[in-house]
Amino acid sequence: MTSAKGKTTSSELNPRTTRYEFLGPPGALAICIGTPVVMYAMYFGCAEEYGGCPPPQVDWAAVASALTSWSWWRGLWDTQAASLYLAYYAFVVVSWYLLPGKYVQGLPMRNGQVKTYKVNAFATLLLLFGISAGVLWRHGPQPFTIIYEKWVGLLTASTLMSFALALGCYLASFRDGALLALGGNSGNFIYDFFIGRELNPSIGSLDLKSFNELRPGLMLWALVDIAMACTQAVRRGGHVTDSMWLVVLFQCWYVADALYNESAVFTTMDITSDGFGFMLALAITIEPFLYSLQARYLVFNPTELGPVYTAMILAVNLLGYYIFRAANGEKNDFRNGRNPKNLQYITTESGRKLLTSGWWGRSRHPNYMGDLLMALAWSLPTGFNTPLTYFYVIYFTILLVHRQQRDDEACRKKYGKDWEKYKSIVPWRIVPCLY
Ligand SMILES: NC(=O)C1=CN([C@@H]2O[C@H](COP(=O)(O)OP(=O)(O)OC[C@H]3O[C@@H](n4cnc5c(N)ncnc54)[C@H](OP(=O)(O)O)[C@@H]3O)[C@@H](O)[C@H]2O)C=CC1
Ligand SMILES: CC(C)=CCC[C@@H](C)[C@H]1CC=C2C3=C(CC[C@@]21C)[C@@]1(C)CC[C@H](O)C(C)(C)[C@@H]1CC3
Repeated sequence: MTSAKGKTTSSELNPRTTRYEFLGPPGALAICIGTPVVMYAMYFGCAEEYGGCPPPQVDWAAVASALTSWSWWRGLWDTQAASLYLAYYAFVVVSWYLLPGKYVQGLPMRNGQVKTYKVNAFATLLLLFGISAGVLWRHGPQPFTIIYEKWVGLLTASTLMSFALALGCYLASFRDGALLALGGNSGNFIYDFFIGRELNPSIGSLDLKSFNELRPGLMLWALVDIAMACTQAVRRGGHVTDSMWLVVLFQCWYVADALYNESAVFTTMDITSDGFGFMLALAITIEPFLYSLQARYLVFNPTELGPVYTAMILAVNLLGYYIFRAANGEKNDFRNGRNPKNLQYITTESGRKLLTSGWWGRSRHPNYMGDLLMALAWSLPTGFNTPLTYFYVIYFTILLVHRQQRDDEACRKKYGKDWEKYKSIVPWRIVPCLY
């Protein structure tokens, strides 16, 4: 319940009424610790310096010895890598500030205010690509190999940045006037730190949540992919395998599409309802250092696919992208008052409409289906020598199924019995006839 002045009432933020997600504080703690552990494990368990992907045999005594020695933990830190990472992050912030861009408004918040966002992420990506092309033209692929060589140091720097962002925003959320996220102030530090206590933490006009969800992580993902291709080229006399070309082009395309459609993010649940906590702050680390696993694997496992397999994998990615873009575009158009295909819909008591034909008549998240097909297309070029390069597909399936369940609950609260009516018309959650 919100008072007439749009202020959040104490009953609305009553910690005792917070409905836990992610299994509450124990789940939040497990993810806070587990995600960085998985990120490092996906490196040490899939790296040529450590025996391959995965190593044919693991000396567990040596692993135990390393984990109990301070020098090993100290070795995760690399000052040069951290400096490189901070310089990159500063580039993304300065580009946001200096590059021109249009200003778009987000959805009204529960206090009645509307945030304005500067949209120039795609311009920043083009600048990054331009700088990379210039370096490649002048110095060749060699300079980019530092990202492959300094992987652990860069991962550590990014993980610490995620932690610093989340802790800084958590502490700042106790100031007067901070608009809190309804689900992120249970009173339990671990849970609120993970989920995010403040809805839209900002520094001046820089919205930290949308900035960090979209920019430093996705752009570094593209840069890491390019660096992996360059590292493979340096090792193979300038030749890049068709499998590497596929992975790098697919993923750079995905990043470019996301940043080109930056405005569409401002209506996602992350922006409209989730607080900015460690979960979303991890985006700046998960996107570049987990999503680029296939490209890193292909550096030391250069796989030649040949034209037939290349065409088949290309077809899978194109189909996935078509579904992803068509479904997201259909809903974004509809939410912006356009219905060029005269799609059918139901009008809910709240006045908002829900599509019941087209892609959103086939399932409740057809866009997820497209995204998952693309995730598969990114793994197929690595062949079938190891399940580790399919980790993203598995992780992403779990993430999207959980996200679908969270979104279903949010829509049930938003639309009540109209959502039940919609679910009777559209029974499939993601993949028609499957789930
Ligand atoms: N690569 C990655 O790591 C990730 C990628 N993604 C991708 O992000 C994209 C966005 O996903 P997500 O943010 O989960 O949200 P969705 O794009 O799935 O949209 C869900 C929202 O759309 C609205 N909606 C639901 N059904 C209908 C309907 N029938 N007609 C009109 N509006 C409807 C509801 O909001 P309302 O009614 O309030 O408008 C609902 O909350 C997806 O393509 C997903 O694949 C997401 C997470 C991670
Ligand atoms: C449990 C845990 C550690 C969760 C972290 C999840 C995040 C990595 C993702 C949550 C929602 C995301 C989105 C994208 C990337 C991953 C995260 C941050 C996204 C920016 C990818 C590109 C898409 O086109 C998108 C813009 C629609 C998408 C928005 C959601």
